[in-house]
Amino acid sequence: MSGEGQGGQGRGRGSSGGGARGGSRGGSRNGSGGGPRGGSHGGPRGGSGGARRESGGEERRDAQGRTRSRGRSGAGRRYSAQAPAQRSRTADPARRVAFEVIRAVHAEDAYANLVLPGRIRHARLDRRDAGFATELAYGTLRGIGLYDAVLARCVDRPLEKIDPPVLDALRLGAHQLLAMRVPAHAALDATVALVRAEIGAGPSGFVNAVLRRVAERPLEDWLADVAPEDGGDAALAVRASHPVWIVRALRQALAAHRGTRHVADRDAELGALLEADNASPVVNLVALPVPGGREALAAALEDGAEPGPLAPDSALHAGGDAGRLPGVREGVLRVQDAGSQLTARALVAAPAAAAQGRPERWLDLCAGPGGKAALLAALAAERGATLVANEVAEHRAELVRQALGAVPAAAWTVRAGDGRAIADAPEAAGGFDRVLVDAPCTGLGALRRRPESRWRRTPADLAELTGLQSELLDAAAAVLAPGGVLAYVTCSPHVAETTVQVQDLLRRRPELELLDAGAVLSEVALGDLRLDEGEPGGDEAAGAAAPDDVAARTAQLWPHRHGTDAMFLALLRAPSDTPESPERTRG
Ligand SMILES: C[S@@+](CC[C@H](N)C(=O)[O-])C[C@H]1O[C@@H](n2cnc3c(N)ncnc32)[C@H](O)[C@@H]1O
Repeated sequence: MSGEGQGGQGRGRGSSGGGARGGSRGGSRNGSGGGPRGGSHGGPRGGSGGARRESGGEERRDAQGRTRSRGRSGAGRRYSAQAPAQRSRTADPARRVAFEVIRAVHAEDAYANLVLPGRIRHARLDRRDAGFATELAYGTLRGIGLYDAVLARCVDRPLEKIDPPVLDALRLGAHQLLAMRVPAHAALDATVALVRAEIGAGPSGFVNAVLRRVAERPLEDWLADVAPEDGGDAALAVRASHPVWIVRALRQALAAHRGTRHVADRDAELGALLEADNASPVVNLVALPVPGGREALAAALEDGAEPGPLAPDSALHAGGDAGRLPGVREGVLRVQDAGSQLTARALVAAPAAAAQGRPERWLDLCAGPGGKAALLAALAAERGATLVANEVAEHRAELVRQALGAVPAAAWTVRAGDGRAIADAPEAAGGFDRVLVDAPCTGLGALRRRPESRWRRTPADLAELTGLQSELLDAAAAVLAPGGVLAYVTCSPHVAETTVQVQDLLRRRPELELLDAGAVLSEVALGDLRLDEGEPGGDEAAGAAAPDDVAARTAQLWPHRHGTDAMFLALLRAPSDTPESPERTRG
């Protein structure tokens, strides 16, 4: 980013009437207008007053941006007495990285999770600052709905009229003030310094004044103002910083899916889900069942990772960049959500008709970038089966090839092609015994992982995606060998992409048998998934559900219940050629 070029722009706008509402601007000049926040206001979240910068000392913080409290508990916060012009002109590297990522997301349509690692490397951030930059960038992007509602109360013009880099700096400041335990003076000083260094001196006074207004009230006060408890879904959407259409879709999904549809307190359940979307996910690792996989997992566990509670041969890694682990570099240990691991394993464990006298043939129809394909290929190699991994985009097919690099090459083939035409592919001759359709979807189940995606998705995406999903399902069903099993997986719990898709498929292909996906998932999981919690009668009722009760025979994982992405799984079996001898085997 060119500080100079943007500085000119920022100066012009900043000096031309960027007023903070409520006349606190004058006060902000000498640092006394906002006044110290009393201890009774507590911290922005969690009420930790008292952390303050020791004079002349460095601000000390952990990876979450929390500053060590060295003052008396409950003591008030102090603002810097310096006017903005006298404060630091140097942006601190972690905040600069976070700002660059947010700008790239908004100005270049970039994905935060793809941009961030490169920026961290480029800025040579150490592990603690990398964690701080990640929390700043992700937290700000997730929280934009709430922060914009607060900022709109503090600015005397519509937010759209604010220069976009200045607005992003305000959001970054608001996140530190309202959701992180960064002391107010540090958040203000550092954000103003960032603006001076990255945008220009002009808007720094405006940013200082607006952030002082934000800092005047604790989060709870702002929430009561911009998102009152009795404000319905619209207020809940602001409170939890989600678009309202997504709040409604998630409410509907919780009410539709097995395990959550009978919960007594639906509001609490939805609140827990929205909260989980705003939390950073723990990194899950899986050891591929290939030479060196288990050893790499053992080394990661020795290095501080925790055994994964849900998926076999998995671990939870909280030690920073997992890419640095030797096993991950070698490709035998992979970063993969536990829900993804379980759905891939469920396809392999599903009761299919035995392939007669030949090795099983498996297909991953939408394989890019290759997470599930890598696990499937390794499991195929272990079982003497083979996997065809198909992906429509050539560059993503290349990623699949890389992902499969650690698996014996005899076990897999990667092809680039439209999955809707898979029946015409030479590889499809004879059909497949196990087919995965991990469909392109809205990704509403992985919002915590892609912090900007909730603001990019629109209801219009649904129509396009659901059309594609049903075509891919038809194509997959058409290449199932007799007795073969199709796993339909989405990382979205939206009913239009999940249960409605399955209902429609069964209507089009009534010969398919809907297997009990929850039972198979529970069989491959290590812990109790509690998929029937809240169902009247629990397991018994679910087992006796009418065959057309799609919700009872499909499975939905949830971030707030399972700590996984909200993965949906349906398992459908093609009729066997010889119905009079329905011998089934476990894969
Ligand atoms: C949800 S992602 C799959 C994730 C993958 N299974 C994994 O675990 O890494 C969906 C993939 O489907 C691909 N896709 C989209 N349209 C497709 C089509 N018509 N045929 C095949 N693949 C398609 C997308 O490019 C994307 O890579």
